[in-house]
Amino acid sequence: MDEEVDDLQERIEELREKLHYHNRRYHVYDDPVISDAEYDEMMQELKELERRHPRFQDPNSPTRRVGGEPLDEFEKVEHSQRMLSLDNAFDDDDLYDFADRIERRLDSHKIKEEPDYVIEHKVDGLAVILRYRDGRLELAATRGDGSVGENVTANIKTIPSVPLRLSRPADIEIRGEVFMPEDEFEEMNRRRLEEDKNLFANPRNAAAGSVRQLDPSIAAERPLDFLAYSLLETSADNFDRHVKAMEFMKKLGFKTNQYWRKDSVEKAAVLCWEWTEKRNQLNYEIDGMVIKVDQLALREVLGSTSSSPRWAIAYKFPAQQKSTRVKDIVVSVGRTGALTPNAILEPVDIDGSTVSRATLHNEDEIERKDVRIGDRVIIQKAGDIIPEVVRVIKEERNGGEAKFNMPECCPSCGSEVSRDPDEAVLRCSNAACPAQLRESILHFVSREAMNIEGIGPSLVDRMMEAKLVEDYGDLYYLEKDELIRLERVASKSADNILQAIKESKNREFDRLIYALGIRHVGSRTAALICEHFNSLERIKKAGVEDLKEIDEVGPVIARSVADFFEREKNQEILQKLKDAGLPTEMKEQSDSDNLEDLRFVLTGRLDDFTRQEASEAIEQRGGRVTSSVSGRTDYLVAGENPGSKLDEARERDVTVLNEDEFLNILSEKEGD
Ligand SMILES: NC(=O)c1ccc[n+]([C@@H]2O[C@H](COP(=O)([O-])OP(=O)(O)OC[C@H]3O[C@@H](n4cnc5c(N)ncnc54)[C@H](O)[C@@H]3O)[C@@H](O)[C@H]2O)c1
Ligand SMILES: [Zn+2]
Repeated sequence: MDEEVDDLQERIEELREKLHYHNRRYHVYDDPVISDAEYDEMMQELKELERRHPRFQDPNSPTRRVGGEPLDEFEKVEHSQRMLSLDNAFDDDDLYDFADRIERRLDSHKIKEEPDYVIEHKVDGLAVILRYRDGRLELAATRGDGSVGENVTANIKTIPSVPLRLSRPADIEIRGEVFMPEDEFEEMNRRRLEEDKNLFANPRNAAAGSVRQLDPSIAAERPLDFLAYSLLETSADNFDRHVKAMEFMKKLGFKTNQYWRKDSVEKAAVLCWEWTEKRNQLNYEIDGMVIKVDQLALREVLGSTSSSPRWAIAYKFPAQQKSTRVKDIVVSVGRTGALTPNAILEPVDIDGSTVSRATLHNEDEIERKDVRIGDRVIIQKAGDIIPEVVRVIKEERNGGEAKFNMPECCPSCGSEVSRDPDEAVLRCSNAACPAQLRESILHFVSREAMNIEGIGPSLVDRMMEAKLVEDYGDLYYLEKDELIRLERVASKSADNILQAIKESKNREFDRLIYALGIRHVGSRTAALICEHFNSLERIKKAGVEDLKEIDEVGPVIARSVADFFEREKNQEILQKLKDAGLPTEMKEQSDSDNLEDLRFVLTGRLDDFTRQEASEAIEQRGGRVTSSVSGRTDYLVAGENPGSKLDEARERDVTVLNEDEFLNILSEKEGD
């Protein structure tokens, strides 16, 4: 029995951790690594487990949260009303349940009026909020974690379909979706391929990545479009229905989606079916349909949960599947030496793009699904990340299919491969393996790491072939005349590449540690390690035991970090980086660091400070401001009209400070 409880808790924790990680990849870095369908499946499982076992509920569970934390690089914007996510439906029954819940709730409020439903396309892009004063665009922000978003005004202003001035001097806030039309997306990726820049996985990531750029000239170059989908109630307008508000927005000068229907929930289900088939005909990606109650008064009565309104739901389209034949199975070698088998497919068109390769993950997966060369298989591309083989159509086998065995040597360097007993993965053991070096360079220059634009897979291949670089440390010693000797590198692009490399020297220390590509060390772990040890010297000296002192660093990560720094080859590379002037320690903190290591969350309005000022005051004293309350929060500073964070803080026994107490703590601690 106890064992069962342990298993259950372990599964819940595992799901939370995974969802948390994928949320960050998706919402914070616009760089997801799994498909939306896989994400949604894990989320459904977690919801179901939490529903059945309420004792495991946790206000910080991904099931109760919205989006991801705003990036520090942007000015933070507090939303006037929380920007929520949408609950999901995956079939007709889910839609009927949704309508039933609404009717029961209205009944319990003794409301006789029947809800009308509006059915809209769920355009797959990035939600933004626009604020107008006197008819002029004053502010544009992303959703962030629902309470606090990022100020992206300069970028949004570059989008032609966002009106800078409205047809009348209104004070309003509207929400809508920034997206990239499909044809423009493909054209842009074609150009990027020629310029040897990283390709965007799909229009959604491209749109989100373009809006969340510090340099507005980049957003200006990207073919972005905007559709408004909701008008926040303001005192000035007296609309009683969503469809009227949509018409009004159109009159003000916004582009709204021309497709929408007002109908019953039964008809909504039919429309969801129809659009599942017809979605490919559109020039923008939709990942589902949104069904909303039309009457605003009813919405008011229905209210919302901590993460989504009760009056709307998103119907998610099923993952797109096709069948094709496996022509071959080839093995690629990753940054950490992992051997990944890939199916080479007879090309098929899925959702408008050609798929000719799908991942088979690892040896065990091939075994489990029993995939053989020559097999007819179902492949799936969902949310468009890496297509994968779902299953083999065994009925179509003719006996000519060939079993595949993983190689005994590395396909890149011929070294021996080994398999860790508790891992499904085979690895090449050679630290100088060219395939690994190539992948580690690509990781080093990637957006989340050192973000060096202009260095993509084909340039890395050419540089390695010409022996200009052997590892990422060599990037900082490239000369212009070497670069222009490479095929397809003109003088101008050589300048750009060198400039991008030079700029990367200013990245934060923890990004460098992440960029090193140490196995198991993601960006979060890298930040924790840097926070704990402060400098490269100290990290290098740290042993497994020292590393394990860090919260969240277990024996496996600790071992991996220690191993990395012990290796002589890595020490040479680190020396190159150091000599080139890359950061080797955390930035200096200010002298008065009396709030050192204390974590604060702010909520409500303060009299004497703006949000920004309060955050600065805390940070100047060495404290940290995070946007949501967690088990590690030390203080919640609550001003006037505090939000749900106050309840969360009380639930978690976090000390709550009012403004006076906050002022005290700032000055008191200064005196010590
Ligand atoms: N692949 C991954 O790793 C990964 C990770 C996290 C989230 N996700 C995806 O993101 C989803 C969660 O994201 P979310 O919180 O943005 O929820 P959501 O995508 O399910 O729905 C909310 C969003 O829909 C958009 N929208 C588009 N058209 C709309 C319309 N007509 N009316 C109202 N809203 C409209 C808005 O941007 C709104 O923010 C998941 O279900 C998953 O599909 C994927
Ligand atoms: Zn190798």
